[in-house]
Amino acid sequence: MQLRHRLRLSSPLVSLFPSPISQPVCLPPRLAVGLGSPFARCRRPDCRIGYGPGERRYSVAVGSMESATEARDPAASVADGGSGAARLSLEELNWDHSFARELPGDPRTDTISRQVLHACYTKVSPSAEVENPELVAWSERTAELLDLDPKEFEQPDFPLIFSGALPLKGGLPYAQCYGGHQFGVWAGQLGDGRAITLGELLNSRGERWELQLKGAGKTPYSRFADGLAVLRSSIREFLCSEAMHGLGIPTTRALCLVTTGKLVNRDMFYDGNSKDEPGAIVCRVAQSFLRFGSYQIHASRGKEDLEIVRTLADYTIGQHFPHIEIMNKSDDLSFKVGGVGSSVVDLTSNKYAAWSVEVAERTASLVASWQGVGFTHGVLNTDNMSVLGLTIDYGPFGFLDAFDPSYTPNTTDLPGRRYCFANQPDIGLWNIGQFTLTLSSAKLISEEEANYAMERYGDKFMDEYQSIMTKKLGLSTYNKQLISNLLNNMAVDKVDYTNFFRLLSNVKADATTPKGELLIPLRAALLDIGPERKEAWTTWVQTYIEELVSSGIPDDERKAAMNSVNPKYVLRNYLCQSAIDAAEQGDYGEVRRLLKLVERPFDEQPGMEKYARLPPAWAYRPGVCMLSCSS
Ligand SMILES: Nc1ncnc2c1ncn2[C@@H]1O[C@H](COP(=O)(O)OP(=O)(O)OP(=O)(O)O)[C@@H](O)[C@H]1O
Repeated sequence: MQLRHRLRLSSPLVSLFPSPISQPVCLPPRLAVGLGSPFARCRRPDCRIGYGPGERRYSVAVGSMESATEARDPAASVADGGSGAARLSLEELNWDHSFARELPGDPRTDTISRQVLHACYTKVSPSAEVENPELVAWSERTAELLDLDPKEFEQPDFPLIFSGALPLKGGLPYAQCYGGHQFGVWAGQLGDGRAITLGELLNSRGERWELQLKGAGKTPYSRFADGLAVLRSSIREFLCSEAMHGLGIPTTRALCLVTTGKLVNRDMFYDGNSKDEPGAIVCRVAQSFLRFGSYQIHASRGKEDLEIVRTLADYTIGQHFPHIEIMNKSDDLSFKVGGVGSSVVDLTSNKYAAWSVEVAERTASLVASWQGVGFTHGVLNTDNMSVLGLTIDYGPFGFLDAFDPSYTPNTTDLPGRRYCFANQPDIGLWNIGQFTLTLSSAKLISEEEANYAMERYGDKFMDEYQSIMTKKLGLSTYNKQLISNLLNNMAVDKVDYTNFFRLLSNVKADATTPKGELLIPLRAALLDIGPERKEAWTTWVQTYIEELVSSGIPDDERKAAMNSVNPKYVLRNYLCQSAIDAAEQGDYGEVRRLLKLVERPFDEQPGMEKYARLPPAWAYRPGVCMLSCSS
């Protein structure tokens, strides 16, 4: 498959620093502005995307899109703790297996690795070997999404059920078929090679949630691998799912983590030094685990399966984007949206076009929120792009410690740094390009509509990114130069991303502050800067204070607002590693403590300050801050 509509440019952060990306990624020019100059239009002569003055921009169909936003993360609508939700036992859960009911399934149910054609899933049951499984950690917040009584975690059978050794009553296990582009190259069929969905349920608020075991044994999609997961990677996935939710970022969730009691062989650095590690299984929860690759695989199989792309798109819109169906049926012309240049894309005439725009926008918002907290996913292949705009697949991810736009936590990504922090906005668009190409090859959207969705990605990303960075600085208007200069300074001096922004709220809007005292509030983050760099920082703080003064926001009000967007605690890789080291010795206390910590990342949490410290020297050993995909 080839991306037909290629645009061109470099991303916001990349434009500030030498670009590490090896393949040119064609993007709407607007993305180039992240921190840089305003732009006119894509430089490719035949590209019609532009954002210059006077050009029509997408005027959001407010009613529909607003409801879309609300619908995107129902988890956020559930008051954590004490929402009055129902409390059901495992036996009482309200199952409704729409995916298996409405979509074509594989007639075979064996787990022999094979190409599964003309089907979206294969019915298979968990089969990982299990011996005295133990419950390592659990999330009461996630249980609440399901209406599951937290007392159920204490049930003696709970680890057996969530390691797959006992069936979950009412469940309907299956593995999903999907494909994907890996590192920019079409990889063909991938599919749930070690994830097995237990079923879908409806909670008392009418929300649909899918439960899935990751590491539960082989499926037809396992290819040459074992279908298993190790404790190390499962702790990372469990904790980061909940940490991202704590940060307010859309994500798949985690219900629980159990050991299998069996060892799993892994070569962590692909260097021939394999070792046995404890096996484990995470129970993940999401409204859906559909990925861009879920549609790509069927489009890639030619005529016969193109109809499945449509069936799957209909299913997705019906179950997960119902507001689009409503919008489509509406006569209200305010739902119409303007396109670019002379063309107008009418999203009411084609529900698939409206859907592709929403997927593009959700993806753009998601990537912007990652940039805001310094999260680097590490493997942004199209099989790891959720169609709901959720963060999915916590493999070799990393939060920035020292600010470095070219940071990639994934050793496999090192030569090209395709998935480094600064490239994420570009890669998000590249992936949207593949997604829209899939829909256009199935004749669900036109090329013009595909281009339009990509354009919307660019606009939405910039709007969200500018808004996030403005809030991080506690300002009311976006100041491109101020942010650009700050990130440049941070990159030069390798300043800790999280701690710097947290400290920034201590700067006072006082233009009379003596020059020699300007850096005092930021001292803890700027300890390592040399005397020759003081001037650059002092100049930046002076300009920042001028902006604060002109914003007119009182210091205490601004500090509170900034502390609600700049986390005190993020799940740094070395913190994960400490929890992993202890857990591998049978002590699960640190995993549980970290869960509590990352559930409230914006709170000071007295007594927990050590978790905000910079990585110690040992964190730079291989396998802690830099990881491979081996898990
Ligand atoms: N140990 C394994 N056994 C079988 N299949 C695997 C294994 N590890 C990865 N895969 C499969 O390889 C593909 C790419 O792997 P990737 O690391 O992106 O996924 P993952 O972490 O297993 O799953 P997910 O994307 O569901 O979180 C997927 O199809 C995945 O199911």
